[in-house]
Amino acid sequence: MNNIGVLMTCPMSEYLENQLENRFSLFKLWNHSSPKPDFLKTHSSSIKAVVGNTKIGADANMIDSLPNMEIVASYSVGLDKIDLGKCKEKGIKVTNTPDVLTDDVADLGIGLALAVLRKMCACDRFVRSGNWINGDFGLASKFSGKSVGIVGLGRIGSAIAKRAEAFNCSISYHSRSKKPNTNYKYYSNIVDLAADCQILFVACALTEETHHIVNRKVIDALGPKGILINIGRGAHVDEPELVSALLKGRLGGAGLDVYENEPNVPEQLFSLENIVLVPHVGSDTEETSKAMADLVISNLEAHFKGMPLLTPVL
Ligand SMILES: O=CC(=O)O
Repeated sequence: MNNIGVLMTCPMSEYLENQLENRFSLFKLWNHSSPKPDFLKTHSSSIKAVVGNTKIGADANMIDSLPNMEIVASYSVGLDKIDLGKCKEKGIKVTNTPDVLTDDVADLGIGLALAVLRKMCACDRFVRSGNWINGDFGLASKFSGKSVGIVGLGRIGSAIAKRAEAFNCSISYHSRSKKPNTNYKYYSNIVDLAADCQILFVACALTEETHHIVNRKVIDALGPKGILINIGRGAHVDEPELVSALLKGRLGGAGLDVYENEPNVPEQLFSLENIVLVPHVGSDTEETSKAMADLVISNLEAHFKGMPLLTPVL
């Protein structure tokens, strides 16, 4: 397969780069100083596959400039950076990396809820600053037993629910339709779900339908004691509304892994003690990163050997 051109859109995993280099003719988009369109034009005939991620996937322009592209193998579960309509129209296959990252993302979601409620980062700053000498930290809030609402009861949402159940939390959810195999309480309306839970987790896919699904109404329904945890995509939440609600105390707190304009995070959030911010690291563990890379490789190899894809999207 050494003569098959594979384009990696940006740095994502050194291991994946090495594995791709060993098997294919690898082009690294970020290593080319010529403007992107020129680079794509020059190499368009040899590139048959694109490996993208949550930062740069395959948009309409890229797809149009690579007429021999057969497959987009995304090093991510999210597909929002891939023009799926265009891929479908052109018969381009698409794969992603579901399942292997579910545990990590769900773990981080629960970790963020614990960190916000138990004020773990504020506690850490308190100890490091030497302030303990002057008196005790004060009280935090309990996680066990709280009511949890989940937006999107797919693989990751279900894994969050399973973990929260172990903390004796009551679970309810909102999704496009009621799931047949669960006893969790279903809300067809996200505002009602937010009004009836104490911690709202966002765990759905980003689509046109779910863009800004957490808007001012949802934030206000969650209220001054409510906690928002977002391990989905920044654009699920109307960020200016979130910032304003946190600054004015209309929302109790938030744990965020994702932002609307990554890597830019609204600086007004930096001084708030009731939030925990992490830099889109949901699946970023050694173990999962390798599993995701292996899945990307296996999908590419399956495609070029004419075998069934392991995790097909299209
Ligand atoms: O955000 C992470 C992913 O989509 O894999």
